[in-house]
Amino acid sequence: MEARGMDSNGREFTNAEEMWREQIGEEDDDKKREWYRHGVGYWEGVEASIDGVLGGYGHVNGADIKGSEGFLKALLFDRFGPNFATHQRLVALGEVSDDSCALVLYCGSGIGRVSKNLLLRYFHEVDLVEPVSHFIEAARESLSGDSGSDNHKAVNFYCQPLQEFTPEAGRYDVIWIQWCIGQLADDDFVSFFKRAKVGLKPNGLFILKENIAKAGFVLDKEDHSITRSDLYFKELFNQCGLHLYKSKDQKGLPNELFAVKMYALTTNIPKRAHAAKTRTQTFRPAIIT
Ligand SMILES: C[S@@+](CC[C@H](N)C(=O)[O-])C[C@H]1O[C@@H](n2cnc3c(N)ncnc32)[C@H](O)[C@@H]1O
Repeated sequence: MEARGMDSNGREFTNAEEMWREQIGEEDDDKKREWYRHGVGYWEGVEASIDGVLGGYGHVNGADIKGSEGFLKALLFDRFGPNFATHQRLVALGEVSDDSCALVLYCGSGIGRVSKNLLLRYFHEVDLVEPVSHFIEAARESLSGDSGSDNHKAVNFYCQPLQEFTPEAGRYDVIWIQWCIGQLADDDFVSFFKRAKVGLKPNGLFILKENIAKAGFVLDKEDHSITRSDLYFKELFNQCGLHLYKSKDQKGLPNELFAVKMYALTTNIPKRAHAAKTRTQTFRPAIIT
């Protein structure tokens, strides 16, 4: 990635390669382990609450879920047809076979906020993957035995970081990744998506929802994460062999936060691609990381 970037102290980098060389070295496993140790270490010190996982901005939960629901509903309709919702309901009632039961994997799930408020209303089963044990335990406690609607349920709770996780082959309709991919270095970002592709069913897709830097990148020295620009993401999607099916800007977040974008990505060239809407965004330092 050629564009310049900066860190949260205002220090500038000529390009991402310079920043990554400093942060994780080159082929230096110890240095990379340190990067991830600091990242997970930061979240281990955070309270297992909505306010905690949203960096003190718990009040954006409603707007976030509303934005995600609009994006998800349109995608499910597009990808799985207009009868998707009815079919899911009939499966839940036991009126049709559940061999096409809808499954989602929620990555970097924290306390399971998005599963509880959104995913369990659209999918029969949700699996969660999250490296911080007190977050995944809080998710297990709040989701176990809790049916979002009908008999929808959270099934597997994996306590693992994404750079080490490989999903079960062909299991998921959707792999949802939100506000956590910035913890991964570029090479692990690419290898995670390449491995995770095998976890999707034939018509499945990734949904990625992340903070967006106005240009280049911003390195957060506190939680060891990086906020990438839209262009940076698109370069990485290309390296992953993923295709942009649709994207949308999140609306209704406070002005002092980074802009947030949702991307739907497919493993095959989409039949109907939607151009991403662009808008001018004012850069503000990270709050949600
Ligand atoms: C800003 S919180 C977002 C949590 C959740 N996605 C949400 O939106 O409520 C960032 C999450 O990323 C997780 N995380 C940190 N390092 C990670 C890694 N290497 N792989 C996966 N998740 C990671 C943190 O533990 C934390 O739960």
